[in-house]
Amino acid sequence: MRIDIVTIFPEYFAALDISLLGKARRTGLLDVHVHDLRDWTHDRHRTVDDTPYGGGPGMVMKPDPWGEALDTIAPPSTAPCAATGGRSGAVPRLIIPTPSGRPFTQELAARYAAEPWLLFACGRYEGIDSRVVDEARTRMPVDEVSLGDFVLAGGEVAVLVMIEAVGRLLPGVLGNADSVSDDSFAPGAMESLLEGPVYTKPQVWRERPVPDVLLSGHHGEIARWRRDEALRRTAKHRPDLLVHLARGGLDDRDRAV
Ligand SMILES: COc1ccc2nc(C(=O)O)sc2c1
Repeated sequence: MRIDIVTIFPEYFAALDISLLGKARRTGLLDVHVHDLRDWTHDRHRTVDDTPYGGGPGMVMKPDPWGEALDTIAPPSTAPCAATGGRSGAVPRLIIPTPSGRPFTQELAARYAAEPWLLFACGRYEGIDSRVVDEARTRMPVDEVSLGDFVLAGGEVAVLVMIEAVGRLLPGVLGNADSVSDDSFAPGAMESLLEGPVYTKPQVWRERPVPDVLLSGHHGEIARWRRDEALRRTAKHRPDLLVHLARGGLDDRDRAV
């Protein structure tokens, strides 16, 4: 998978050189290119923002640098070039983090993990001039996405979160592929369920023992206990998810929890 990121703070993405994602880059599973938006400015101050039309607080990111950046990274022509890694006709999916976007979910992460090329645009200030999104939609798929009901200072942290959520789903990135299937919200048995508690050695820690069932070796009982604990935690922290389960994910034994 190729990932391009456009930002005025490239240094945020040094984090992509470490841990699992850093290894994925070194082994070629991930091809990440970080671009400084100011490289597409032409004034002495490398200006990327200006006052909002209609008034209001703060500044808005100018369309020109963004337009030139997207044109360079994903040229409107279909001719293969270095910027597209020689891909003729390929276009990326443009993903723009914004508080006004659609929710980013595990399902969306899985869909993005199936894409060959993602292009992330990191907004700052009050956001990017809306005409940039409108123009980009004429030649590539564009998603405006939010991490949740809160507001960050810009899109960089949101992009780091999304790249980690997507990158760990790529085959070969996680050492144990089963870790993905046991995720909270993972499709299948865990869909709409939060993960339950986990334990490791020592067997007793500060007078707190590991639950006996986990030491029993009875895999069926262990699976049942884990599902019960996941249901219990979901009911406590995310009762809203149980509605989905009630539509078909629960069986009679679940209702007894
Ligand atoms: C100006 O760019 C921003 C500002 C806040 C913000 N908050 C996000 C979130 O997902 O919470 S994405 C995002 C982008």
